[in-house]
Amino acid sequence: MNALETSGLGKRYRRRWALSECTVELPAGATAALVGPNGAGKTTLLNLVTGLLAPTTGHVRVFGRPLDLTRVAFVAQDKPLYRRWSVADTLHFGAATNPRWDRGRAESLVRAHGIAHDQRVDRLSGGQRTLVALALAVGKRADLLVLDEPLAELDPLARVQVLQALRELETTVLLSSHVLADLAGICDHLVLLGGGRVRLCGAVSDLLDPHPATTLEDLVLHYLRNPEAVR
Ligand SMILES: Nc1ncnc2c1ncn2[C@@H]1O[C@H](COP(=O)(O)OP(=O)(O)OP(=O)(O)O)[C@@H](O)[C@H]1O
Repeated sequence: MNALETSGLGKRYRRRWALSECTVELPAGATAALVGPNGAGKTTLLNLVTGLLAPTTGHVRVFGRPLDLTRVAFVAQDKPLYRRWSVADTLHFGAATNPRWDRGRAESLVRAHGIAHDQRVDRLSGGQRTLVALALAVGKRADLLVLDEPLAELDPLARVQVLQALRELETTVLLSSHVLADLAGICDHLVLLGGGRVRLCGAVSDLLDPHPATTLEDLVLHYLRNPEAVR
């Protein structure tokens, strides 16, 4: 069973395609890295698969059905949270709006990083806001977790801890990042975008098999240096 399938997915802004002919399959249980140069279409794809954007062409299916947001959790790049709420209010909101809420998991992520429950969201640092947004997402116990550059503002230890927490989730994860070293330790699938199109998609082991590169990092760097090489 595929957790996520897109077929012919595309988004056009005026006359310019941000993403086109995007066909991706992600098996249930996969942890997939979404990578590509700046402007490649990663955020556009994540916004399309989570329903934040309406596609110009194509379809999204989650676990074989049209998008059902109860099965998907999304941490968007700008980590939207109610800024005047406290951390406790935010977690309470998560509990009240998600029937499968995992309070222990959400609170332990916040606690592990020393974030006070009575702290207002607009007084948190960027990295702390990211951690609260991640706590909301993992607390939802969604079947598909979609994360847009979740590690960008985290300190080195927080990065390791968040990656470890993701590894323990046993859910399907699609995660965009520019930090290949972080992705290499956790991702078994790769979606590589370039110029608004899918350049590579599949299990890392299958993609590496016919390729001179031996690691996910090498494979991605090879593409970034030679974008014509993996059409
Ligand atoms: N609202 C918009 N209106 C017009 N063009 C847009 C809009 N949003 C994105 N684009 C364009 O779509 C393309 C893909 O953008 P997107 O944000 O998906 O890239 P990205 O791969 O996430 O980039 P980055 O790694 O820099 O975050 C870019 O050329 C961008 O300029």
